[in-house]
Amino acid sequence: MKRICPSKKIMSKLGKTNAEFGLIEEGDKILVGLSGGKDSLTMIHAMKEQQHRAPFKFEFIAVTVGYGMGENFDNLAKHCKEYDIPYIVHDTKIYDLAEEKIRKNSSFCSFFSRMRRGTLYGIAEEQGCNKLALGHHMDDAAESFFMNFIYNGQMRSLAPKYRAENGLIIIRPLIQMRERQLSAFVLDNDIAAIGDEACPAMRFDVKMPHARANMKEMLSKMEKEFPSLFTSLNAAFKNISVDSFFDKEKFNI
Ligand SMILES: Nc1ncnc2c1ncn2[C@@H]1O[C@H](COP(=O)(O)OP(=O)(O)OP(=O)(O)O)[C@@H](O)[C@H]1O
Repeated sequence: MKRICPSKKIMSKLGKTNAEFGLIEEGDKILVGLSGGKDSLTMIHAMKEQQHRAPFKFEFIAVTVGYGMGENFDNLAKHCKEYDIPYIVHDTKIYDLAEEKIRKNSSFCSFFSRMRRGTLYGIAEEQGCNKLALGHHMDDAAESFFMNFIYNGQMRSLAPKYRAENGLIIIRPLIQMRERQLSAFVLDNDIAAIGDEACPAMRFDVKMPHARANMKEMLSKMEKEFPSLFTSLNAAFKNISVDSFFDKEKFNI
């Protein structure tokens, strides 16, 4: 059976994040969201390698949620077969539903993301999985943090692990990795990752959201000026002084 081992850096970040936040544990059955992009592709290979190395046993199944717009996931299925990774495709009618919703002027990306999330929760239950792994990384966490901060007046990011309302545990094994490490993995191993062309927004005449792109650009400028920006952000996300903010509740002392 073919096997690709991600870099030492990726495997060591995965192991550390796992130990720090208790992401993957003995006996887990994990549903892994595989969009076919570079992040989730790296995630399945890193998890496969971890399965070989870790002293604890766990299972995982990769799943791609189709939007019902005639996508073809044969290449992904072939890839998973080659590397002995259990894989399912779950098609939906999200695209048709979106056509109605978009006329009502709802936010395009958040609609797809919400529907996809609900679908993934359902599949996890169907497959008897206790966890769902998503391929978000440190750049996603930083962009989300600044997006919430600047556009929504909120201090929030992407947690490495949390329990959804239905009890399912969501984990983000790549959350402390940089996006460029994941891009390098697919490039170095000649893996054909799906890019933005898979984004359903491309099929609709909707303006692409600029908020995330703006944050990406801002962070890239900041990182040029402060090269340790992401290391500091990672540390800051673990070192929060809740008491130093303007929480009215705190004044009821
Ligand atoms: N169609 C899908 N089917 C299953 N899981 C998905 C799908 N789209 C996204 N996900 C999961 O949600 C995570 C975050 O999604 P997001 O859209 O931010 O990532 P992406 O840029 O599409 O792809 P990737 O993270 O694989 O590069 C993905 O890493 C993946 O784990």
